[in-house]
Amino acid sequence: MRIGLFGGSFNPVHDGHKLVAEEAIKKLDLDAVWVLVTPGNPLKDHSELAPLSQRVEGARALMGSPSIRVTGFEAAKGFRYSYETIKFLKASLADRKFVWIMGADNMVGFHRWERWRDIARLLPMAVYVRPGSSRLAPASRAATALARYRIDESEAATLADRRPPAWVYLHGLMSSLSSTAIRARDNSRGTK
Ligand SMILES: Nc1ncnc2c1ncn2[C@@H]1O[C@H](COP(=O)(O)OP(=O)(O)OP(=O)(O)O)[C@@H](O)[C@H]1O
Ligand SMILES: O=C(O)c1ccc[n+]([C@@H]2O[C@H](COP(=O)([O-])O)[C@@H](O)[C@H]2O)c1
Repeated sequence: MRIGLFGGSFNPVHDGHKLVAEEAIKKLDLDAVWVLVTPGNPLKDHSELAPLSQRVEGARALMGSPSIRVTGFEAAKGFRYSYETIKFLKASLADRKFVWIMGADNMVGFHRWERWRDIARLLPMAVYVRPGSSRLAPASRAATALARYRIDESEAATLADRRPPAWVYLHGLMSSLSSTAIRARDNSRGTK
């Protein structure tokens, strides 16, 4: 079973997230995507972060389907860093083939993640194009360090079977939606 792990704040969820999950299933030939709603991105300020249950429910309502499963299990486990989550999932579900999925903006800052080189050694990764980061991502510090492990997009469907490190930069339909913009819009409506 080939499973994409799509971590995020989803504060709130939007159609850009759904697009990435659905395109990843198609392009990477995955059986499922597990949407991991984080208790809090360790690199982000949490002052505007909605409760986990609200973000999980929102993500389920928009994205939940037979092939997209939404979970907030990292909080219950006390995991803060994606490295911990990935290590745990790989150890407890050794028969699954996991792939990490993230938007291009996260590849730009990936070198600031806890044990990012170890994450790249643990599982293949797919980076999905995003407006504003599409050129920055392939030139980022982590992308440069991992350049020799990048595979051609025409081979994306083989990513889950590859031994890590291996990563692909996926291009396709783009969404300019962002949770920041949605929160700003909702806040300004609330103050009018
Ligand atoms: N429009 C988009 N296109 C491609 N990837 C996206 C898009 N929006 C979010 N992502 C990716 O989805 C994952 C979860 O994103 P997140 O929940 O942080 O949404 P966001 O819109 O980036 O939020 P914020 O604006 O609060 O930072 C991340 O890997 C992010 O890169
Ligand atoms: O482990 C880290 O150091 C780390 C640093 C930044 C982000 N992450 C994870 O990356 C995913 C995307 O986060 P976000 O806030 O961009 O949606 C989410 O699962 C976060 O927990 C993880």
